[in-house]
Amino acid sequence: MTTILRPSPNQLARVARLSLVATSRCHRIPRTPRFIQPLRSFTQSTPRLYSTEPTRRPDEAKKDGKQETDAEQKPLAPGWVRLSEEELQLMESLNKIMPASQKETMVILLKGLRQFGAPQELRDLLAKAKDRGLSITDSMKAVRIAVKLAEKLATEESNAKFESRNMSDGFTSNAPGQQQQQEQPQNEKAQDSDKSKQQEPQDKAQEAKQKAKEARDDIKGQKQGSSTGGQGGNKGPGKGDKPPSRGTQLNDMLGWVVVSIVMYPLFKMIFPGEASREITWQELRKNFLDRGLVEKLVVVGDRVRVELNREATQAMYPDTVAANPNFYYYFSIGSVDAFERRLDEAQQELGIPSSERIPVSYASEGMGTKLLLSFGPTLIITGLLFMMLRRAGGGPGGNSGVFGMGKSRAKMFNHESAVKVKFSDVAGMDEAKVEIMEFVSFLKAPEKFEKLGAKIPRGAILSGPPGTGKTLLAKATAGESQVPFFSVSGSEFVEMFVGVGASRVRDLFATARKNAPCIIFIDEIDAIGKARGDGQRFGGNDEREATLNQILTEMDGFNTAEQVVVLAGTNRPDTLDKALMRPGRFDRHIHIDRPTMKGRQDIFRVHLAKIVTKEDMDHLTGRLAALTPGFAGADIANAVNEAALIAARANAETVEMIHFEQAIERVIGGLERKSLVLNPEEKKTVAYHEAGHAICGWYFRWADPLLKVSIIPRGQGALGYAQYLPTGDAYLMSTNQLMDRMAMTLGGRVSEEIHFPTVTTGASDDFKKVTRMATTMVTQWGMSEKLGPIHFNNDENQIQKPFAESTAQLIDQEVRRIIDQAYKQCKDLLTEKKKELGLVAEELLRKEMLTRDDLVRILGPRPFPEKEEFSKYFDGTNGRGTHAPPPFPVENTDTPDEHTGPAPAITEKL
Ligand SMILES: Nc1ncnc2c1ncn2[C@@H]1O[C@H](COP(=O)(O)OP(=O)(O)OP(=O)(O)O)[C@@H](O)[C@H]1O
Repeated sequence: MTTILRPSPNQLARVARLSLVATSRCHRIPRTPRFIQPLRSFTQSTPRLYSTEPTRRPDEAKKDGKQETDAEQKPLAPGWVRLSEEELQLMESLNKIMPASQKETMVILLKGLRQFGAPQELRDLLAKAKDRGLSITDSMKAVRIAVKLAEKLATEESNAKFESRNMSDGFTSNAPGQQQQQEQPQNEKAQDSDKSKQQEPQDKAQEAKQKAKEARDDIKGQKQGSSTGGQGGNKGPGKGDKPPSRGTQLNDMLGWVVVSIVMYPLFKMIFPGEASREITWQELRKNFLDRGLVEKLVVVGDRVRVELNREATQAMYPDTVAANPNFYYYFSIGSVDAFERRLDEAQQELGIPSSERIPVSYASEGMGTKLLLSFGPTLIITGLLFMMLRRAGGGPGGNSGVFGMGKSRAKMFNHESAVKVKFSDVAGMDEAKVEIMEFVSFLKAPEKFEKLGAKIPRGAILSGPPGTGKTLLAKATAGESQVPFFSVSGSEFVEMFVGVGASRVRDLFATARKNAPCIIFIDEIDAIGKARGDGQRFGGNDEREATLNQILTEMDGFNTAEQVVVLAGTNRPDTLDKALMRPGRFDRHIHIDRPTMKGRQDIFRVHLAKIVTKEDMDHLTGRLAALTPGFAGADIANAVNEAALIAARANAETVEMIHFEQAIERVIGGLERKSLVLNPEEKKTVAYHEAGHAICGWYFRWADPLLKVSIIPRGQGALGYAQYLPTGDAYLMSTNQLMDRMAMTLGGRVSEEIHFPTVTTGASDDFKKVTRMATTMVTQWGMSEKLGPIHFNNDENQIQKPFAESTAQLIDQEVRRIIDQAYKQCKDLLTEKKKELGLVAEELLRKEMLTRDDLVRILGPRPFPEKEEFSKYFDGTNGRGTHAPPPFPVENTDTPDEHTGPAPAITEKL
């Protein structure tokens, strides 16, 4: 390393130049010293706008330089010395090897040295450079000295300018913060000048000092200065330009300067660039050896470095880079013996006496290189890792840097800004609201509870299917109680690094305590709150458990006086660890189910309030709610928004019923697939299949009344479908209803059998539904006399069945018996109603879609009394039944959910 830095005076010049360049990148215009103006010629990225004066041509600068060289010597600053003539000449000799563009800089520097002297360190360095060359520490010292010099020159010039202006215009006010005055138009300057003339002399002196101090500060700032800021021309940054904070600039730039200084020599070692060039032995002989320019040869491994006599080389080859002290040639050798032999022969040929032979030394590869080669990969990997950690830690809350990893990513909503949700925005969950209202009263008036000795609940788990409004309810709680709200998702605690989750939990709770009273909402808490020990069979998740333990600990750590309420949302409360649910932690368990008919009506009302519609609100909400059984709040919000979009697409003035119906249809069934064209045979099969379902729905007493049947392909793979309106929100289903539903589901296949010589694959999905329904009837609902009232878990992945082989056979028999019974029921009906079925199918082929009114027209009124709700919204009078009502959620089409009871809506697809 030292060897590489050896060329001392030039090295000094180089580092000095670097420092001056850095100094010239001045953000604050007026302080840019005139001395360093010419540097801009080689600092491309420094725009002219930083200069206070027009850029000066080199000849002008030279002239000035000459004048200023002759200027008087200024008194020395403490710690500074006057350089001797010999030392100054040594510095001047640097100028010879400088590129032309930088010679001006040296002239300025030398002038400064003559005028103001130099720090003692420079003298020591020069002495060292003469004797031994410079080490890397010395090069850093040189940088420091150059910066000091530049600072001194700039300050002196600034003071000199300031004094000269005082002498010419009287004293000009130049208070801190008004530096841009120098760029202001002349008239503004004059005004300022007038104003300042009225000031007291002692103020002037004070300000002069201030000005000088500012100049110094600025120069210091320039050391780390950034070249950001202004745009074009010779003007400074605009008033609106807000320079980056000085502290940040300082830290960033200081870091970069240090890194650059340290890394530069290392970089040079690995990538020598133009610092060396390979030549052949012949070239060496012809150009250097024969001309007596070689001073020494250094064998390093299988290469030989040629050290030339610099002065002689420059004299002989004035334009060559070989004279550059950092530059050397090298050539490769096969073996050291062969090289020595060859050199010997060459010297003999040249007649060089043995006493004057070229010295050959042997050096091992530099320690630095070796170290770098061995540690290089590690350094690179560490660097990359560091960068990754920085990025990973950079959360929205500004938690950047490696230490930001453990910071919580919770988003904080302030009641004044973000949480505007109120309980009135949350509809259809009155019981849940009452439960959670207690937290609001606690946060608002804790003393009411405390004075009676009541312990305040720590938190509540809000569970329920997706989109039922758990987050909304938590937000509303925060909005009502007017406290800060921290929202975080359980998955945000999970990182690949061990301990990060727990640390984030700690941080979240610590922040919450600082902001108490407040609410923490952890969404999807099952991501971390799963029962411990689950999954241990296939390797547990210690990190998740550690995070959960930390949550438990934090919740225990609350004392009742700390008004921090923790709410958590989950879709899977059954998987949660029991410890989370025990009293003292999440004391309350609030289940939010999909809304009932009334609930949906209320939710529609909330969302329709934002929509422009002229429909009668009561009728609209009632009809839409009836059309959307099984919809969660989020589905309703989506359907309303979709309706508005459809209306806008149709350039409608207001959103009408048809738009809402189309929207609901689209939300459930997917897009119409107009591009899917069936051939006539296929179309006929689909029509008869769907007509089979429709006839069953019409004539089975316990089946759901049909709303619409269509053979327009829609969504994924459905070639046609029949829709039925459920008889309200049914939570119980009788055997009759189930049997009729199964028979109706089989209606498609039975119709195909009756009308065509062969059947198609289209009924596969129907069979799946029927089988599932029959199996559940037998194994879970106790609807088989032979098996009796028994419940078996219907887990298909279970390797070992929870019943004996003989029971399995019995189950099979019973399932088959039930399906056969449904099949017979269906076949009997369709054979009896073959004519009606044909009429409906042919009408369907013609119109592609039939509504309930069409069926009434073809078949006459349904022979069973309709439900009140149905006739209220869909009897064709008030309900404007000409529009086809939409299909219902597929997930509710067959087997009712085990927990919530049977779901009523049906969509049959071919
Ligand atoms: N009861 C409701 N009243 C009004 N709007 C609702 C209701 N429930 C849901 N929504 C609408 O649905 C959106 C999504 O609801 P939210 O995010 O609260 O559901 P969630 O239960 O937290 O869902 P997930 O379990 O998927 O996190 C809400 O922003 C709101 O527009």
